[in-house]
Parts: sequence; C-alpha cells; structure tokens
Amino acid sequence: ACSTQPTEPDTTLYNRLGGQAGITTIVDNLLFEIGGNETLIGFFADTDIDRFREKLIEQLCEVSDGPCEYTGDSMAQVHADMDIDNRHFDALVTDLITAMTEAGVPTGAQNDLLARLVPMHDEVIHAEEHLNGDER
Ligand code: HEM
Repeated sequence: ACSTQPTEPDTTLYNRLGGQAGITTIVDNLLFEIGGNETLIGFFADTDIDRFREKLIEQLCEVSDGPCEYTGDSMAQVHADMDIDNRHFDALVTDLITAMTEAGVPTGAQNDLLARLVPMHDEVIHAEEHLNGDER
C-alpha cells in the first residue's frame, strides 16, 4: 500500500487521465457537479449542454496531448460578457477536482491537467480584453 508508482516518461497525460473513456467520465462528472453548484449553475441557463460537453471533451483531450483537435470557439470569445470572477473560477476548479477524483484519476495526473488549464485563467476572467488580441 505504501509503494510509489513511477510515472512512465513516455506516457501522455491523456493516457494518465484514462484516455477518451476517462476524459468522457471526467466531463460527465463535471456536468453533474455544476448542476448542483449554485455558484455556477446560473451561467449555464441558456447553454446547449450537448455542445458544451462535446467541446470540453475535445479541449481536455487536446490539452493533454491526446489525438483530438479542439473545434470550439476561443476561450475569450466563449466567456466574454459573463463577468466571471475568481470565486466562479475557483468553484469550477473545485468541481473539476471532484469530477477527476470520482473518475479515479491519480492526484499527479489531476495536478498536471490543472497546471495546463490555469494559464487560461486570464482569458476567462478578462475575456473582453483578449478579444481584440491574439486568440488561442
Ligand atoms: C480554465 C477554465 C475554463 C475552461 C478551460 C473552459 C472551457 C470551456 C469550453 C471548451 C467551452 C465550450 C466552448 C464552445 O462551445 O465553443 C466553455 C463554455 C462555457 N463556459 Fe467555460 N471554461 C472555463 C471556465 C469557466 C468558468 C469559470 C465559467 C463560469 C463560472 C465558465 C462558464 C462557461 C459557460 C456558461 C459556457 C457555455 C457558453 C454558451 O452557453 O455558449 N467557464 N467553457
């Protein structure tokens, strides 16, 4: 029980998240968490949840070096005019951690995914200021 699992250097984060099945489970768990989170649910009142689910799966796959291409809109375009603040961002991160834990993702892989999403923070929180700049 105390043995440590060495991380294979040639394993992608995508594989450590459980591949396509793992990422799909993470996103479905996240949708469930958002649905019960009163800090977040209001933002999604008019959202096409099927599209949101599909684009988020693509994005998490691409950002973890999986075999996908993100086909959604830029983070600045998507989150403009929502007035998202740090409290909302933290609530989403907390729900994502719960979603990953429930999916059985090891802590190291959880942290590596979060580290790849955190750089998007400014584009989500200050989306308007990024709209005329370069898009990612
Ligand atoms: C790193 C953080 C985040 C990432 C990576 C992310 C990613 C995404 C993606 C991929 C989409 C779908 C884009 C598309 O349809 O083309 C989306 C949509 C959305 N996001 Fe985020 N998001 C983040 C943070 C947040 C936060 C903090 C909130 C609010 C609390 C939020 C609220 C929404 C809403 C409401 C939509 C749906 C927009 C619509 O109805 O068209 N997001 N997000």
